[in-house]
Amino acid sequence: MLDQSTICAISTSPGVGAIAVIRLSGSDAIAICDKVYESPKTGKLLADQAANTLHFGKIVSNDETIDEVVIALFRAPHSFTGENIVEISCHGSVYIQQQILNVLVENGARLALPGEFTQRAFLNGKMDLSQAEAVADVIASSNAAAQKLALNQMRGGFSKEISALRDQLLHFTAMVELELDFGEEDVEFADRSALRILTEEIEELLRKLKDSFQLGNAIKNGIPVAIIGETNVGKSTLLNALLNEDRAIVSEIHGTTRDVIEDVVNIHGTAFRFFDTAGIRETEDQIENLGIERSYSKLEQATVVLLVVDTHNSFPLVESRIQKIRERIAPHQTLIIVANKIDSGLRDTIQQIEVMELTDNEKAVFIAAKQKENLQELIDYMSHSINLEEAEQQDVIVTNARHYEILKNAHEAILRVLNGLDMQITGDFLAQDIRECLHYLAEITGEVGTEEVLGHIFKNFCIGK
Ligand SMILES: Nc1nc2c(c(=O)[nH]1)N(C=O)[C@@H](CNc1ccc(C(=O)N[C@@H](CCC(=O)O)C(=O)O)cc1)CN2
Ligand SMILES: Nc1nc2c(ncn2[C@@H]2O[C@H](COP(=O)(O)OP(=O)(O)OP(=O)(O)O)[C@@H](O)[C@H]2O)c(=O)[nH]1
Repeated sequence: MLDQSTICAISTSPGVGAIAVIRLSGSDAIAICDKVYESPKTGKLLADQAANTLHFGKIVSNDETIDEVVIALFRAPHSFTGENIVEISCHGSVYIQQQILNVLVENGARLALPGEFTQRAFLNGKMDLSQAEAVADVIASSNAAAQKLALNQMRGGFSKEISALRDQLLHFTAMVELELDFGEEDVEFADRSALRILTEEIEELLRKLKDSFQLGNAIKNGIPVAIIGETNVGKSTLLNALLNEDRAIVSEIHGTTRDVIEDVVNIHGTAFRFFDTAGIRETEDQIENLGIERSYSKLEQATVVLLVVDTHNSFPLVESRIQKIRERIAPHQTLIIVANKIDSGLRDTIQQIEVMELTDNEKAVFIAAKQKENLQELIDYMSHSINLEEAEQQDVIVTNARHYEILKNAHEAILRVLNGLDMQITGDFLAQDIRECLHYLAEITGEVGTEEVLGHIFKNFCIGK
């Protein structure tokens, strides 16, 4: 099943640079490179050189020198992919890079698919799947917190956690199976209270990992912020003010914003992912209704919900809207009531919002979006919605949506075990749910899985990685 071909790709970013690196990986990497490489000084083949050495020479095609290069040599299994690797550092002209790639292909290499080097590293056992996935996250990391998380995961932080979990689960099955051996004699070898303690530990670990995704996702992709509110209250104006550009359409016609607009901005080093959503109101317009549906679904995904209200409106109207949204806010979400248009709003409405009773996860701020007044206070509240210090303390934080989905399944399976213990079901049924849980964990590390999953993961990598 393992593809034996030798692959090549430009591994530095596309375009002109001072130097570019072309990478070759596969059993024939060294032999293929030798066909186009000449060392004027030593005359030696790369095949006769030691591993982990650098060589100056030139790449030649039809007696024409394409470029003077430096070559790095790695020998299987001691390389990134676990295969022979040759890295050619050439001058960074796009033409030269392309020419070198061409001669390599002419001499038996084939162009690598996106992520194929990393995929090979995985298939050759250099790293597990969660580590391979983290390689992409390291490359994409754009802030210190995201970089730290991704690097930790690439180094196997998450894999260690998963393997600890698996050890616990195996211990559990061993206990249950031992009991099954004694089944006839009706002994309860695996005493139920010990089993229960173990299951609860596993459940807690899984829950901890699963719950860390909200934080992990916020760090990796920005804190998700939904901007909601009736039409014409100033949502788009607020978004534009926060983004500092005219990203969303602002108009006086109600229902201008029909779709969800997404934008990531870095405000004082914290990334926020904004969804400006269609105004929520009863409407006959079908397209607008679709947008409103989507607003509600986005609300669930948000860590911070900005409910924009128009202080031109009477307080009872504003209050009833707040009430409706409150019902949809989960305990882990922060609801910020953004009282807008304070430049010309009703004094009575403003005062009544000021004295409203708020719960722990609610805040109220008073702004004029159009005049960009008091935005800082709003930004501060949004920043405080995630706890970066908590992230620093936690060993492992799940940042990958695929892992999160799997962990949810694994957690459900373990809850079934707990339930099974309550119902005093037999050991063989308990073992079945445990095995399911084990299976899920193996999906994270890639010990089980389909080609389809692999294909999906690596196709989102860049070429040359
Ligand atoms: N030039 C170059 N720079 C690079 C990479 C690369 O492939 N080439 N990397 C690619 O992502 C990253 C570094 N990652 C690497 C990971 C493992 C090995 C490697 O050769 N591993 C061997 C030997 C380990 C050792 O000597 O300790 C091994 O695992 O057996 C190389 C690079 C970033 N910088
Ligand atoms: N006086 C005043 N007017 C504002 C303020 N913020 C927004 N507006 C005005 O309110 C109107 C509606 O603003 P939008 O930002 O389009 O409102 P929206 O909530 O996105 O509206 P929909 O797209 O219909 O949902 C515009 O005419 C804005 O100029 C403010 O702080 N003060």
